[in-house]
This record gives sequence, structure tokens and C-alpha cells, in this order.
Amino acid sequence: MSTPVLGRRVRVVVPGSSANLGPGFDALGLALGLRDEVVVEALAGTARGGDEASSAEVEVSGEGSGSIRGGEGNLLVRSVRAALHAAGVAAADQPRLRVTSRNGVPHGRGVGSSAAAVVAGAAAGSALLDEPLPREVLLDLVCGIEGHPDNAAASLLGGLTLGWREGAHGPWRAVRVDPCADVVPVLCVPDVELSTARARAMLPLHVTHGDAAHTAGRAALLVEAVTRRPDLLLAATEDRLHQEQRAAAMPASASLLGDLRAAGHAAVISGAGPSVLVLCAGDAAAAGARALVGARSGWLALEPGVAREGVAVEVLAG
Ligand SMILES: Nc1ncnc2c1ncn2[C@@H]1O[C@H](COP(=O)(O)OP(=O)(O)OP(=O)(O)O)[C@@H](O)[C@H]1O
Ligand SMILES: N[C@@H](CCO)C(=O)O
Repeated sequence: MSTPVLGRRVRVVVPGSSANLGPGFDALGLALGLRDEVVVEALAGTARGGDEASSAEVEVSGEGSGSIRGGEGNLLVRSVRAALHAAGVAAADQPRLRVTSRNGVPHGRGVGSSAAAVVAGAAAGSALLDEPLPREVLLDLVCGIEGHPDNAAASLLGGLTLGWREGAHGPWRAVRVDPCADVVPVLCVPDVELSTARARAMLPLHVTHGDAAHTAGRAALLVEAVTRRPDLLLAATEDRLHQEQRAAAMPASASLLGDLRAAGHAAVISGAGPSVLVLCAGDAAAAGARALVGARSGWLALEPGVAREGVAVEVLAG
């Protein structure tokens, strides 16, 4: 059994991501160049018996700093503890933690802030151990906490990820592929938030066979379009499973999406929204998309780039 090294301090840098990319609902993720930086230290003394605040000290700056809860309920802390638990360290034997996080991934905007936090916490927890968790265990753990593999796999592995589960209850798996250099993501972020839980509650329980067949074809085409044939991006990003079904919760995003697609841009709702992601074939197309978005108030158009590497972990001390 591996054990946490008391006094060890680790630094983790993790990218946010855009899930779904249109037809790849709950399966595809693209890591983006927006990042959180997290430092976690295993302090002397166990978490047992102490109050919440003293068993996990949390300091947050940047995105979400006004709203994120501290103590044992913090998502980063829970994810560190989940990694220690996966290594066989019982709750009563887990150390007190000090966590400092500087967040660059916007919250509740559909760019995978919760998955980035889960990956950062779990990767940090693993690095606190004398024997870190194998990569496939970490992948299964973070996808299980999130409940789907799209954002979590992208934050862990970088690039474009294709995630799935073995059987109904088996381990989560993912493969990473390299997006072609000509694909330039433009991320359109509105000044409103939408929680993933609320957006998921809007989805129907059943879809038609025709929509399922359409989705399979477009999702397969999308991998070819992102990796080798950006000229196919507009057709490959057509969705029938979730975007229209959630439009009532994000009318401004649905309107921007429609206008961008009518102008020939491969626009999709980023994750559960409300951000809109445009997959542009080259810099000129990206400039065109940004100009269209810039004409609207309440929107910020970013060009974060693709994060080709996933989470990075460094041991600072101990
Ligand atoms: N760095 C963080 N530290 C602690 N909690 C976080 C952090 N990042 C996100 N969270 C938690 O996750 C919530 C946002 O999760 P939610 O799933 O609603 O949106 P998202 O992950 O940003 O978007 P999406 O899943 O659609 O890409 C925040 O309100 C906060 O509770
Ligand atoms: N695939 C997820 C991504 C957000 O977590 C959804 O669209 O609900």
C-alpha cells in the first residue's frame, strides 16, 4: 500500500476544456489553453477529529474566488482525498491538507472548471503518495467523480480525447489524439453562468433511432475533421441530441450559435453551455468569427489555443 509523504508539497497546472463539440455528447473533449494552478501540501497530523477548516485549509484566487467553499467540502480537497482513498489510505489516516489555487478557468461557463478541479486534486493527491497511482487508475477515478469522461479526460491527457466506459459499470477509458494545427478554437464567453446540473436536467430520456444514427455518423466524421480535414468541420459539428433541447436555458447562446453557423462557422455549445465554441479552419476564419462575436454586447471572444499537454505535476518539496 502506498502512503502519503508528510511535508510533501506539489504543484499542479491543469487545462480547462470544451466537451461534446456538437455530436460527441459525453464522449469528446478538447483541452483548451485556460489553466488553473494548484499547490497542495500534506501537513503533519491526520484530518481525523479536527474541524473541517483545520483539516483542510483552502485559499483561492482568480475565477470563483468569491463563491468556492473551503474545508473538506471543497472539490479540490475532495478529489485529493479520493486519490488517497483509491491508493488504500483510510480516511482516518489521511493527512491535514493546505491547498492554494489560482484559477484561470471560468466557472459555470461550459469550459470544464469542475473537471479541471477534480483532475488537479486527484493528480495532486496521487503525487503526495510515495507510489503515485497508475495513469489508468487516475483516469477512471476522475471520470467516475465527474460522471462522464469528456472534460475530465481532456484535462488529464490534453489534446482531443475520446472517452468511453467498459460495459455498464466497468472502468472509464480514453484515448488522446492530436488536433491538426490548422484548427483554431475561438471561445465565446457570455457574462452569465449556467450550472451543468441544470442543463443536464433539460435533456430528454429517449431519442429517436434516426437522431442516434445521425449522431454516430457526425461524431465519427468529427474526429477526422479535427485531426486531418478541417474543411469538414461545419458538417461534422451538427448536433441533434442536446443543443436545441437546452436552448431555452441559454437563448443568447442559441442565437449566437445560429448566426455563426449560418455564416459558415463550425460553432457548437461548449460543454453544457452557455459558452459557444467555434472550431475555425485557420487564422482568417478565426478573425471572421471573432468579428461576428465582437459586434454583440455581453460576450467576450477568446483564442485560448489547444492545450496539447494535459495536467502537469511537479514536486516542490518533500
Ligand atoms: N477550482 C475549483 N475549486 C473548487 N471548486 C470548483 C473549482 N472549479 C469548479 N468548482 C466547482 O464546480 C462548479 C462549476 O461546475 P459546473 O459543472 O456547473 O460548470 P463547469 O464545470 O464550469 O462547466 P461544464 O461542466 O459545462 O464544462 C463551481 O460552481 C464550483 O462549485
Ligand atoms: N457532456 C456534458 C459536459 C458538461 O459537464 C454535458 O453536456 O452535460
